[in-house]
Amino acid sequence: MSSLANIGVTGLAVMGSNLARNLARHGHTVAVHNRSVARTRALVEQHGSEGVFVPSESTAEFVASLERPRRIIVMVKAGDPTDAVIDELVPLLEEGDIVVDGGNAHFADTRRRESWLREHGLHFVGTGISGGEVGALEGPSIMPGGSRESYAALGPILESIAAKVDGEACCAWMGPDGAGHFVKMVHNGIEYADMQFIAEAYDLLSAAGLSAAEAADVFREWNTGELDSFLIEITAEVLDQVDTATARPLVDVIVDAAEQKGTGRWTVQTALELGVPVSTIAESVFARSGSGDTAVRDAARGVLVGPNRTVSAGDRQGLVDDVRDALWSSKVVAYAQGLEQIRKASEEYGWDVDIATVARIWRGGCIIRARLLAQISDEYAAERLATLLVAPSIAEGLAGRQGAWRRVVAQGVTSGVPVPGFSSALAYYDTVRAERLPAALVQGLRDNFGAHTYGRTDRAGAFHTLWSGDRTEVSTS
Ligand SMILES: NC(=O)C1=CN([C@@H]2O[C@H](COP(=O)(O)OP(=O)(O)OC[C@H]3O[C@@H](n4cnc5c(N)ncnc54)[C@H](OP(=O)(O)O)[C@@H]3O)[C@@H](O)[C@H]2O)C=CC1
Ligand SMILES: O=C(CO)[C@H](O)[C@H](O)COP(=O)(O)O
Repeated sequence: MSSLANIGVTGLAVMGSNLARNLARHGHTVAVHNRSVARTRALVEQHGSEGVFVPSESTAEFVASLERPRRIIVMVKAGDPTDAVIDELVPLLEEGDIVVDGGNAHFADTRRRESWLREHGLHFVGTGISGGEVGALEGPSIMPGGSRESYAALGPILESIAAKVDGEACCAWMGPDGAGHFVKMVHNGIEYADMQFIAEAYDLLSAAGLSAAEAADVFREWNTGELDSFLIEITAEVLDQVDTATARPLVDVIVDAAEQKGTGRWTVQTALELGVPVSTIAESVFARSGSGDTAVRDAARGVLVGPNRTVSAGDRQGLVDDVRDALWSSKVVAYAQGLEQIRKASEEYGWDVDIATVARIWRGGCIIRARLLAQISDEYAAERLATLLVAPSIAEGLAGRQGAWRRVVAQGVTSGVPVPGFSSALAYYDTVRAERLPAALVQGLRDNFGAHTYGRTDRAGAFHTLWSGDRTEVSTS
């Protein structure tokens, strides 16, 4: 072997091979390996000229081709395949070596693996990588966790291949053990919410009579302003696409059942455990599940009556502007909820994740990259926010748009166009700004049927009313 590689990638499907090429294009000598050797050979045959690759056909050969401390990126299917690869690697590694899991792993698995590798004197770096196939090749957003020490050896390499915004790499150390994968999971949860809002916006425009091509023009226009983002950009692309077989817009031919691989569901499950209301993300996950529930949809279609989905387009530009404002406002709520979930998890697990940094590394490379993220990052950097919604520029933005937001939700309700994302975002906004919530009645009911006690507004302690007795109140604390 002529030279040792300074980094290795095992798992050369779409993400792994593109990451390996990105590394090679940035001057790194990249050891490459895949369970089935055909992928390794194909990578070197097709892209060997892009840099220096050191191919291996066995795991032992792959490990031996790396300089120490070894840095190995595992890019295989999440779950059991990741464990299988780690089990094979560990006996071949030496103290101080670094194993990076770049797949979409559950953060609890990452915590387990990190702890196990630490016992062997190895570093395990659970790393969120977002940007899909193109991002992996041209510059993804990278969210590594693991030990601070491992980041010193690995960070410069990852930063060299990450997306750059204003000269800054969209890669930063997120915190110990599972922090990186947690941040990536929530990134995906926000991705779900963002896509649900976009779908609702399109649905309303469509119900107002806009063709797919006209809606594409609207999204293209929105992408020149405050909604500027990757997902808005590709929405215009998808809406513009015409199906060659039928000459109809492709969007009208695609089956209306949204699938999911699980990271959105994990976000919601984890939020339930942490007690963080990520209602917009939950509605987005449920909207996907509901869209695929054909038994229920088939049974209800034509049986359940309601308005016929006609949105008045009398003032078409007014409607378009209102929907744009509802989209911006709802998007802000999804970010507020997701970032709050990261903050809570960071407290729970002692990660000390810096929220401004999270928003900063999401500005480029990842699926949710958006102009708004620079503003969010600046607001979190300026002060410790209880919620993004109270950041001065955000609160002002919401104040100016809430009239439009309410009109859009009302329009959806009265015309029978489902808007679970927009309406749950607005309900959250109204909940957090409320002077008083009907939660007081919930507490009264809980005390009535289960003696669960309640607090009082005028004095400290826990109290119970003797509902089955003389209805006097007793202090229970
Ligand atoms: N696709 C995307 O846009 C994104 C994917 N990710 C994550 O990145 C990771 C890789 O994704 P992707 O490139 O799409 O590939 P896949 O998730 O389709 O995984 C395929 C790769 O996993 C390997 N593999 C599967 N089972 C095993 C096993 N038991 N032992 C060893 N290797 C195994 C395959 O090897 P073989 O060729 O031998 O079958 C192949 O290299 C996943 O965790 C995914 O969640 C993250 C961000 C975006
Ligand atoms: O990780 C990603 C981007 O960052 C993937 O795009 C994401 O896994 C897609 O998820 P789903 O299939 O559930 O929509």
